[in-house]
Amino acid sequence: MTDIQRLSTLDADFQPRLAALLAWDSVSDDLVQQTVAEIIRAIRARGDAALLDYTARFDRWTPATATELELPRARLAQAWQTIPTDQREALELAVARIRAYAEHQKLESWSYREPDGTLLGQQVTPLDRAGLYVPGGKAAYPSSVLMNAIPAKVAGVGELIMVVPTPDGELNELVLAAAHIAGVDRAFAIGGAQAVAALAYGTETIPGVDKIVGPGNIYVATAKRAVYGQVGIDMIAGPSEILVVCDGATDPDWIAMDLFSQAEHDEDAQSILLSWDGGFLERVAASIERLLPTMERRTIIAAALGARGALIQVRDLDDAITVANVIAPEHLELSVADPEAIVGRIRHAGAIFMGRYTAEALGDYCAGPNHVLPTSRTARFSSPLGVYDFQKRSSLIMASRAGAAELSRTASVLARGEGLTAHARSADYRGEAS
Ligand SMILES: NC(=O)c1ccc[n+]([C@@H]2O[C@H](COP(=O)([O-])OP(=O)(O)OC[C@H]3O[C@@H](n4cnc5c(N)ncnc54)[C@H](O)[C@@H]3O)[C@@H](O)[C@H]2O)c1
Ligand SMILES: N[C@H](CO)Cc1c[nH]c[nH+]1
Ligand SMILES: [Zn+2]
Repeated sequence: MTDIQRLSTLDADFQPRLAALLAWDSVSDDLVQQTVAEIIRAIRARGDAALLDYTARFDRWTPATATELELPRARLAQAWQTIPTDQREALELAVARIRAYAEHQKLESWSYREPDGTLLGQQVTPLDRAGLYVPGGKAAYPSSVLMNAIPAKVAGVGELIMVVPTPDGELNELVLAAAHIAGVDRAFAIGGAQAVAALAYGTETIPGVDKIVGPGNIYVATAKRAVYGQVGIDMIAGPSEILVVCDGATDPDWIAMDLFSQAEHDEDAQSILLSWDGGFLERVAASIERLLPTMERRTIIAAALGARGALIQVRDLDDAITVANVIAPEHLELSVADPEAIVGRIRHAGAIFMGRYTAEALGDYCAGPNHVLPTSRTARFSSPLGVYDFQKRSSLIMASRAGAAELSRTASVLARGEGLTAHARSADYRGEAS
């Protein structure tokens, strides 16, 4: 019997129960924060030595020296040559689709001239060096290699540094092959908070980067939050989430499997179903009971559904949309007859999967849009990983002589209003000269 919570928006205690279900604190407790803070301190203080210690402790792998943490490019190329043909072709197809989508996201520089000749604009430049976190504790994620690296390549990032944990020292060939095809420059077999700290502060072996992107478990997500400021980060892309809104007419087995698909990532993952059809919720519950024992990762799925999963009865479609916007999920499946009629009312979701045939899993691998997405309700203010995350913008201002005369008058008045006379006089000099 799966222990999945049942909620109803008609219940008096619905709001506090929903809030408890969604709380970030329920997964990132004080102990996680303390552990991560300690790891970051140790990496800053002891560099490679601490990195080797944590790799031994958390990944059960003890390389003799830190140099062995690097996966040489020749090793990545060798993996590409040796993986089975169907895997190579699948990677190639996924790369092509992810790249085609990413090309649409590229920000271009722009400028315009005012009538007096003053030029204003915005210059777009790629990052010098990006750190790509590829998860690898409970599953291997070649798809995350592509999702991290391809937009960075499209943006023109100078150097791509990938990290990926290697539990028990066992390399995953598909991950290495994906790194090769995606054009990763340097790869290191490290993971967790220690890899994030190493990328943020640099060690004797790991180069410090300008920004760290990519998904990971709660230790990785908490570490990224902690190093923000020293480096940029893309977003909080923590344990996976799926919210399905269903009108009751999709095969309940399909919906149960969609809920499993994210629950199987991690015990901390979150799978929630909303429907106004109470009978359908029961049919999905029955599908869960019947299908769960057939799943290879049933222990993880059961733990995730028990701790953070829910079947929620709502009044109607409007109620479902209201609740979905509160949940602000990483993935939202609209498994309804006419998703296009309602998608415009969805205000917060990392990615929206529309219609009964659009399994969220298609987006995880090869539809084209990025699968690195904001979790823990951060879709209220964050967006999917994209080319724009690897680009910066600098403003351009070039005053003509006539333009300087005009602007300096305004600047001088405002500067004196602020009591900043050096500003005012600096502007005045230009105004007087023109
Ligand atoms: N939001 C997204 O876009 C997205 C995309 C893909 C995957 N994910 C999520 O990424 C996560 C991948 O997790 P994973 O665990 O498989 O790999 P991971 O690489 O994120 O984490 C593994 C590392 O966690 C650290 N760790 C594990 N237990 C620890 C402990 N007790 N103390 C300190 N550190 C510890 C270890 O260093 C280990 O190397 C899942 O939660 C999955 O749902 C999210
Ligand atoms: N669902 C994950 C994002 O939350 C991405 C992924 C990779 N592989 C399978 N799934
Ligand atoms: Zn997934």
